Amino acid sequence: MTEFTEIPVIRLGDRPDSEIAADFRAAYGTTGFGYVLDHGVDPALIEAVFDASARFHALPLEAKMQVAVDRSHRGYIPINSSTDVNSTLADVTKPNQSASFMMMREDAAADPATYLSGPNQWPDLEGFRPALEAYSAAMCDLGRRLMSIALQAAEITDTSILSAFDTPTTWLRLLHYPPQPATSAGDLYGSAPHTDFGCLTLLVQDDVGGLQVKTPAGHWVDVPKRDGTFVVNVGDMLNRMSNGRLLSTPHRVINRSGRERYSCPFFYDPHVQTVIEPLPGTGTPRFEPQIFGDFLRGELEAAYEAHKPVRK
Ligand SMILES: O=C(O)CCC(=O)C(=O)O
Ligand SMILES: [Fe+2]
Repeated sequence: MTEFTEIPVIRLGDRPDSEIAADFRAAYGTTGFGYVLDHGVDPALIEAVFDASARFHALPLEAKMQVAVDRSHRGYIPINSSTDVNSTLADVTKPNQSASFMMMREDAAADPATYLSGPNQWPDLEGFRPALEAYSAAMCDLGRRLMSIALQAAEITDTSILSAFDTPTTWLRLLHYPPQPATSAGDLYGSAPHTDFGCLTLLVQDDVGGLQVKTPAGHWVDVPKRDGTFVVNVGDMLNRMSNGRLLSTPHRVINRSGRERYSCPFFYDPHVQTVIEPLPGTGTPRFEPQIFGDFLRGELEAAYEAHKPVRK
């Protein structure tokens, strides 16, 4: 694998997809991360989501606990309630030092046959729901465009997998990281080293910093805020679909800035019933087929208190 020292920039604008796909291949075949510029998303939508996040996290704990995360993974995830125990990247024993609000796809009702389906839980906060819904809709449009570019970048010839995103699995996570003491233990993380489990992550962050990406040689490269960009990275499912051509790179967050940090990742993934496997055009398959929902269940049950299997 090729060593890297910085995160590449990919400009969208109105360039032809074939040109963007070439840049995408160069970036995601080596770093797995990129700054996406000229993406066309209204900055007012991004500002509104940060404002909504700050107002939510400032609520009293009781108000946040009224929308505590449910079994369909929607709502408030308090600090010290998730641990990346499945991580093969670090010996993780301590829970992540962050709290978050999770919005997923809005379904009218939970369908017992569809893992993680259901309506969102909304706090009683003026303007919160419309801000998140407008942002999520814009991220779905951008996610779809980037998925199509990613398939081209991986030289996938049959693009019928895009229909798995007609009813996508989406996760908008409003994260709040309190400052960690400068002297905190080396294995205490805002977010422990991990790879993202889906297809594409589109992240906006404030200017506090703390996100780092691991290079093949084991160095950690800072990913600071760059105005007007999304940090976009490839997750495990797109890594498998591309038969390893696009990389799902380990990353972590340590907030030793002394300030509170806010970030808003949006995860753009296929429907849970999608079979994930190396797609035509990518050579001899290096991965076994797997149903996305089965994979997710394993990850969520291992990491989150709210998902531990109920004992009967
Ligand atoms: O907060 C960040 O900058 C990154 C968060 C992250 O990696 C995640 O939620 O998967
Ligand atoms: Fe991540």
